[in-house]
Amino acid sequence: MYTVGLQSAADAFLVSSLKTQVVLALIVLFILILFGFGSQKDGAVDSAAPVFLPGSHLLAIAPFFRQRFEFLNDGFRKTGQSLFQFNMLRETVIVVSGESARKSFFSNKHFDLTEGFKVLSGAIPILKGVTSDLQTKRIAQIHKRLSSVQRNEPLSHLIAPILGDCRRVMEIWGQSGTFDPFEKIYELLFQTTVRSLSCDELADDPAQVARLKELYDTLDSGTTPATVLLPWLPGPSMLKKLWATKQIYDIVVGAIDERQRSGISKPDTLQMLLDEQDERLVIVGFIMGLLVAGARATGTTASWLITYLGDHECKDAVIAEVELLLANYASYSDSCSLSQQLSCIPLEAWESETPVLDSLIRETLRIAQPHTAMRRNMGPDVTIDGKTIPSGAYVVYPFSDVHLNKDLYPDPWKFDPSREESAAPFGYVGWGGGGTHCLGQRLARLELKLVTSMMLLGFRYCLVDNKGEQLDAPPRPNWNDILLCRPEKGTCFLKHEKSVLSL
Ligand code: HEM
Repeated sequence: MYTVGLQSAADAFLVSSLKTQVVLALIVLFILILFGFGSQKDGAVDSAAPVFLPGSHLLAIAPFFRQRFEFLNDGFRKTGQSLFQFNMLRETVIVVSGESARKSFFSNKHFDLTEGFKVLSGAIPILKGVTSDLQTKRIAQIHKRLSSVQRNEPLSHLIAPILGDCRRVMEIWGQSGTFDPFEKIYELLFQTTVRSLSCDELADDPAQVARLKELYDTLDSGTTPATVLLPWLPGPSMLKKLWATKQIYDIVVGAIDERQRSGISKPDTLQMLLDEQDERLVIVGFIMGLLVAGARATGTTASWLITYLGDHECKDAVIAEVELLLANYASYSDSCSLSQQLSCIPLEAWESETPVLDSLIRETLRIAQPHTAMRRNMGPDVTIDGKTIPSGAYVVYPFSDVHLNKDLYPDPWKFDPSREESAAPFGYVGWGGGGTHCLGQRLARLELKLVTSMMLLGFRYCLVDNKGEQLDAPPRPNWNDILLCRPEKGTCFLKHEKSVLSL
């Protein structure tokens, strides 16, 4: 009821009073800027406090949401320090870098990921009774279920359906052609993530999957400085986000209701959640929340991994690795398609007999995962590099500090899968570090390996520009694009041709 009301309110608002609300939003924003809610607090300079970013008023920190990589690099440059702070309305945000900061950041058990992410990311609007309760009470339960989905048996059962999705989506690409990997590979990973984390009814319906993807894209594009800084202000972007969240909620709840009404049990993740008799909010939260976490990160990684392979000598080594698995595990027959043959390879072999794929994933995460880790200090004041991180402050650590650090990774923009992880403390954090590790890693790695194998054995491809001319080198990941790291649109395409194997 609440959410239906919300939609009517949002619709009515959009139609009738957009102008009024925009004017109101502008007035409030103006007052906030004028009275300096985002600026440095007055008073004596505290030498133990991290230096303030010069001019840190609301407008100056807007690039934190839009051009984050540049904003943070600029901050370090302007302050000349390894730690600096700025205010986000009344909150203190401290950006840290360097080895000792990294150690403290990842090992301090009072630095809370959920609290930090909730406020600073602005990814999902907090809907009372829908996402607000989820954020606090039920997250542990969702994480527990995520680990159940990744036990050997359920994960093994996902191999054939994921490969089936690859086949269906890749068949649409045709015998030959050109496509943007940052659209098409991302779409494919969205499909396999819906398959892995929700139910067959949704995953089997391409229109619903496309609709869900569109709605999640709306959530992303609707994240503006205003929606994060002034989440209570019903500006147009916030309404768009609320509306998209409500639509996603309806699709997910519709699928759950349908399954329960039908009384038919299916071997998928939704069924596992229902069989555990979890409360509905946990099931809804599992699907809604993890689809975002899962699809974006795996989609970004797969798009870049496949793009890099378009231009890399180790493509042959990957093909040889997968062919060896096929020779060892698949019952070879001409009538079997590639996806059927790959589905004969057991989970253990995908996990322990693919060193080349592992090195590719490792290097792709280093170079093209533009993550900024966010925490809130829920414990007492802490000192990092002689500077105080007060209790309650937000702390952010950009992964570029370690992964693009030329002392740890010489020539950091070069994609080189033969690199080892740096031996420095927390010298590689592609899947997290210290007390916080990716809880979907096992599933993500499996998806990446299956999709890459289908791509490399199912197609021959190279990188071309918008005129179809072969590119000399892959594009550089754009770390300012905080979710997908995409290069400038229209600069890189995959030109592909089907191999002789049927998909
Ligand atoms: C290539 C794909 C992925 C990458 C590179 C990745 C990376 C990461 C990283 C670096 C973190 C730690 C973040 C931090 O310290 O701030 C993290 C956390 C997390 N990831 Fe992933 N992830 C991926 C896929 C997934 C998938 C598919 C799921 C779910 C199905 C998932 C669920 C989570 C969750 C729930 C956390 C939070 C852990 C916590 O609260 O302690 N991830 N991931």
